[in-house]
Amino acid sequence: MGNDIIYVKDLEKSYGEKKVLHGISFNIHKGQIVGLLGENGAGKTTILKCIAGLQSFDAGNIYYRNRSLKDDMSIPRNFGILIESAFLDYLTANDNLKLLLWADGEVDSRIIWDKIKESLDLVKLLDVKNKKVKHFSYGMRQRLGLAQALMTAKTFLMLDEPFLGLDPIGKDIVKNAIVSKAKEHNMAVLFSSHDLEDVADICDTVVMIKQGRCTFNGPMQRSRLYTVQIDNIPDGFIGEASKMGVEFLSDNILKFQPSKADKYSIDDLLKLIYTCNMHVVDIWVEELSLKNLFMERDV
Ligand SMILES: Nc1ncnc2c1ncn2[C@@H]1O[C@H](COP(=O)(O)OP(=O)(O)OP(=O)(O)O)[C@@H](O)[C@H]1O
Repeated sequence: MGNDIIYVKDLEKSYGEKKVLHGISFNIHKGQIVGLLGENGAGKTTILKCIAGLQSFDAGNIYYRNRSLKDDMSIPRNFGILIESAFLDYLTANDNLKLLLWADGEVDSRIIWDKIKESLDLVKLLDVKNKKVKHFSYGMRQRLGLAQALMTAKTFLMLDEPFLGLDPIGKDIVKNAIVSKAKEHNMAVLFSSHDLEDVADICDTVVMIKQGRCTFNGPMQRSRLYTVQIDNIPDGFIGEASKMGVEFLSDNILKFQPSKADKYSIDDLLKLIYTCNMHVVDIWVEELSLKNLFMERDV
């Protein structure tokens, strides 16, 4: 808990009779980008709404810098939040953001302009700051929603499906803005998505949710699968190789996936093969897609 900005602990939530969160736990520290990944209906928005204080929860707790949200419901005012953003269509982008800062208690026009400029610049909307929002495209509205969240975020930024409906250029703009805020301003970031590749692109850690349960919580990494053909298998090899997580496909073909083998690498396996006086006849390397990696993890 020490460096955590957000710590979600054993969160449970039901809507009526229907339980949708079954003990969700994860944490986010300064400068870390966490991607909350899951299919439609997995429970992502519910988690974000609980953290934002927009939804009550039944059990567990949420801490912001070791302070319980239950003890101080004003805590989410420190967060930059993008969940179903709303704008006043007949006002310009600039005026919408200005209103938000006024509502937040900011009165210094210099500070107001600096904040608006910085966030509109990050989402590449500075040129259209004086355009009325009713003339914005869907993608521009999404980016304006992100600008709102960026502007009010003090230490924590939380975004629900920030890439939804964006074209590749729009996605890149949003991704760059998120990474810049996290890495240059040391901000903790949590965003939800059902798209693995979008999550993989920018996050340090993935929390995967399936039917309200966490099925994976760990660093974002890609993985390789090695298939090794050897000439013979002497006594003693099978036991040692099995300890390393090697699977035997036939008498002389082995399968090894380092990401599943905890502390062993392909070098360790090759060393074992050579110390047992065996020879590698052939070796095939397959880059596992992220989809393979996550879909094999089940509840
Ligand atoms: N206000 C509500 N009342 C009743 N059930 C709800 C409510 N909000 C969400 N649910 C249900 O809770 C479950 C989780 O929904 P949630 O919106 O959190 O999932 P999600 O992962 O964000 O999905 P999506 O990607 O479709 O937005 C779903 O079965 C949904 O139908």
